[in-house]
Amino acid sequence: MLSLNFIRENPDVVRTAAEQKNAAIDIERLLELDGEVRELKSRIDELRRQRNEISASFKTADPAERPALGAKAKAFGAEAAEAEAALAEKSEALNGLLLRVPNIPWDGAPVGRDESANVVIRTEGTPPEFGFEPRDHVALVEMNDWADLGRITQVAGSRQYCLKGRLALLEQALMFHAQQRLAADGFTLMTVPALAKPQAFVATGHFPGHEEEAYQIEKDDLYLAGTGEIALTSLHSGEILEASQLPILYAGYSPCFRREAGSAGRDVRGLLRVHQFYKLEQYVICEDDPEVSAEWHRRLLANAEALLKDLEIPYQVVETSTGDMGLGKFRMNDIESWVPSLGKYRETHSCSTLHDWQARRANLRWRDGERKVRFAHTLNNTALASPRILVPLLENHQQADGRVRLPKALQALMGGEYL
Ligand SMILES: Nc1ncnc2c1ncn2[C@@H]1O[C@H](COS(=O)(=O)NC(=O)[C@@H](N)CO)[C@@H](O)[C@H]1O
Repeated sequence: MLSLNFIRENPDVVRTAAEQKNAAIDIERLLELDGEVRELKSRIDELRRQRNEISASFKTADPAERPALGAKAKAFGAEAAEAEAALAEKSEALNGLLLRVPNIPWDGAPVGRDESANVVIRTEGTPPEFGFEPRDHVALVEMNDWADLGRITQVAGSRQYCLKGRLALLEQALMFHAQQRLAADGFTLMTVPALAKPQAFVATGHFPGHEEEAYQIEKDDLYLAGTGEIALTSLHSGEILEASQLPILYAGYSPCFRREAGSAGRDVRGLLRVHQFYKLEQYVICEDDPEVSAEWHRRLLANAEALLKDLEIPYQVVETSTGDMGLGKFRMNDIESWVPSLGKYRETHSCSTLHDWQARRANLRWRDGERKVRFAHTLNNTALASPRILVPLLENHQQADGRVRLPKALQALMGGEYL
């Protein structure tokens, strides 16, 4: 959400951002509602003032005039009540539009409709040259009995899986390794719930607009979150944080649930795109200084790249386009890991700077050195998301005989050189 002041003073900037983000938004209607709301508020104040003036004069008035004064006070009161009803309706309509106003993308973002406009800015590691016909991760998993990708679907439906044996252990080792690294970097480890109230999805920007992607628990007015970002964004909602508490650094571990409603037919084989997965989420709440946010963006990206280097997975960093980054982002960099069986890089991490766009929706504020209360900035990036990360991990490190060599960083934890 952007401030009304910013929208009033920069309607063309907002209009351009909306076009660049394929976000149809009627700025004229929004500004018209804004005007009507302000007018109604001043009318209500005036009516209240006049009614209070009459009530005040009542005690000293000539008894004969009291009935007329009483009638006038009543009339002002009735008009104020009518204006208040209109104000509630207009304010709700205005807020509905404000929630759909995109953040302004940074000027280095490639302008384009979707991911085809994304630009690779850095490539690390070299895709392996196998001296044999490499297998895809499904074949590797099946030949080593490292997962159940079939039987389980009769229990849980499509896009479900069970990890088994050493691969189940590897997922835990990966998450433990990543948590150790983030804890050492000053992040507070958190396990966070996937169950969340609708308001928490509004705070991050998932709602309105992406309701279809979330599983809904209607009986309890709850939804299942697709990312730990949802719990972490609203954890401090309504508080006024002290400068001494910032930056808040969370490494949130949670199950993530996604309906993948829009992905029919894509990645249906294996572990790339499933309904339930596990993610360690890097999350930052910092002061509302673009320079500070830029530094944390760099740090979050560096942490994810360091983990990929630990896993010895070749990857590339992508500058996402205005059309691909999503409504609330100022800047987003995806990291894509090399998947040999696909012969291409696939997204495994997504690093975002949102400035105060989420903080305004989440009512996330802090008190600066001059005691001024301001909205904070938020950022998030994937540290690791499993089982998707297992796909490049297994495929890049596979041997001719179907064994998988473990990255050095995991050999001690896993008790050996091979999975
Ligand atoms: N359906 C899915 N199945 C498996 N992994 C997924 C799925 N959806 C997303 N992921 C993983 O989760 C990562 C982060 O998802 S994201 O939507 O891109 N971004 C976020 O959720 C942010 N909060 C940063 O983590 C993706 O890069 C991918 O590695």
